[in-house]
Amino acid sequence: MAVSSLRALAQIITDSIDVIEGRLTNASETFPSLDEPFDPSTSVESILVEPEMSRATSLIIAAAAQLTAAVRRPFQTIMDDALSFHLSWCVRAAIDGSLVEIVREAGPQGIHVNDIAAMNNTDPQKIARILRLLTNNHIFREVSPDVFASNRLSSVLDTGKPAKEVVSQSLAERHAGTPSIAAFAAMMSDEGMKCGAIMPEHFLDPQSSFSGEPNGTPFNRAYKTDLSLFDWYKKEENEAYLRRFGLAMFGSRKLEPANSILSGFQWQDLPKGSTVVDVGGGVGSLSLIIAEAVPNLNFVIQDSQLTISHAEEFWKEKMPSALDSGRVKLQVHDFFTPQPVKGASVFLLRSILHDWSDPYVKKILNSLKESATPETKLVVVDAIVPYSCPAAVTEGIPGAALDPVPSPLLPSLGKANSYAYQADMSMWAYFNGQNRTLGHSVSLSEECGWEVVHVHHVPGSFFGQIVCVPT
Ligand SMILES: C[S@@+](CC[C@H](N)C(=O)[O-])C[C@H]1O[C@@H](n2cnc3c(N)ncnc32)[C@H](O)[C@@H]1O
Repeated sequence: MAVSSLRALAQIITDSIDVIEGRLTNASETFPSLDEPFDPSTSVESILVEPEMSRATSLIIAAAAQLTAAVRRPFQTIMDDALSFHLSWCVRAAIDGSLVEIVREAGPQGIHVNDIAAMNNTDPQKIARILRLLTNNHIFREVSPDVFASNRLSSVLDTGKPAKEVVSQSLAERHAGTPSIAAFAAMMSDEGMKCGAIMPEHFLDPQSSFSGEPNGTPFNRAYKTDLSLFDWYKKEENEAYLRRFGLAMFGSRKLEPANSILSGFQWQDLPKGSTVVDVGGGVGSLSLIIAEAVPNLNFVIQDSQLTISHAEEFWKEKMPSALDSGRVKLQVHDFFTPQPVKGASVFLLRSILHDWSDPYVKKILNSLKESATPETKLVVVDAIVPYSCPAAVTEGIPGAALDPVPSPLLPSLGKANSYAYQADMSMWAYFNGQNRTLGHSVSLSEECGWEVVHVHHVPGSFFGQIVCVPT
């Protein structure tokens, strides 16, 4: 890479900062400081997630990471990557050790590690080492030797509860009634990291390498169990992990704008009285967003017995009239069995296919095809894993191509899209599932009688929408 390429990356960063500065100046806002807590309710934060701002931010992240990879000694970069698991466990130590709350309560002047240790009964030297590694990654600040204060990144892990309260709470209790982003991070750096540590063995062993079974996963190997992750969670002794998982899934929603399901597929263009079947819909929180925005659509929310009983409570609280009028129906249904709703306008599958390997996905898609009419649409909402190179498959499908990126950035936007690849690995680790590339989704759909006719990439969201029609 010539120096001109380094300059091109630097220019991308400068140009993108100009875009951000121009918008904030117009709005009489200033860019939030890394030293201050994150407050999602401020107007500047809502400006920073606008599509143009999201794009500028992504370009800065991608260019800065590529510049770093280009200029750093390769051995240092590789060792940094190989040792990055220490960052993962330190994040969880900060959460489970209540460091986040103890440090936050001390205010901007910070707190000495001896005083932290007196509150959470851990070794002060080790606290300092954990916090210093995090500080070096811009999580917390060391304001004077061994004295630490909160910042923008550490505040995102904050339960907001008094430190004295969380110190004595279990790994799940501490997240109840909170935004639960910390629950999500803790779960990923606990179950997730333990599975990740053993994935090379799972991959290299021919006995497990080819498995697509939900009980032949890295999780099974790491936890020495034949139970699937969800059956393991159901064991009495794992109740706290199950509760934390539920909270983590709630927290994970913060990764995308709240109403992103309304950007992309045009729900309001469906004929009046159309039925949307939310397959594996959980309690129906996604359908609720659509139901509120488009009053003339009907919904059937399908899931397991237990989840449907929770869905009943959910809808009674959020939109009781929809249950009373029959506009929303709740249905116990196993999506590996024939689909009972015939002639639906839309089958909606959000965060479903990524839980399963290809043979299982085919069962789900085949059963939906059997119940579809020529007018039925299938809307699959999942992270679409970007290729790291130009790909012909994206050229023939409206909306499929990602926005072109300036040279010499990776078309996948590198670090700015890292979550898509990490989520894919998480699906492998837990379920033998996967987040798929568009080409993979297109061929799987075709094998099951569905043609991909449109793709929506929603700005600021890690999820894409793949719209299919029956062939
Ligand atoms: C990751 S959640 C997604 C929930 C919902 N679609 C959403 O995006 O909020 C996966 C859902 O699939 C449901 N599920 C798993 N296996 C199922 C099956 N065989 N039949 C129906 N639902 C199932 C789970 O109960 C869970 O609600």
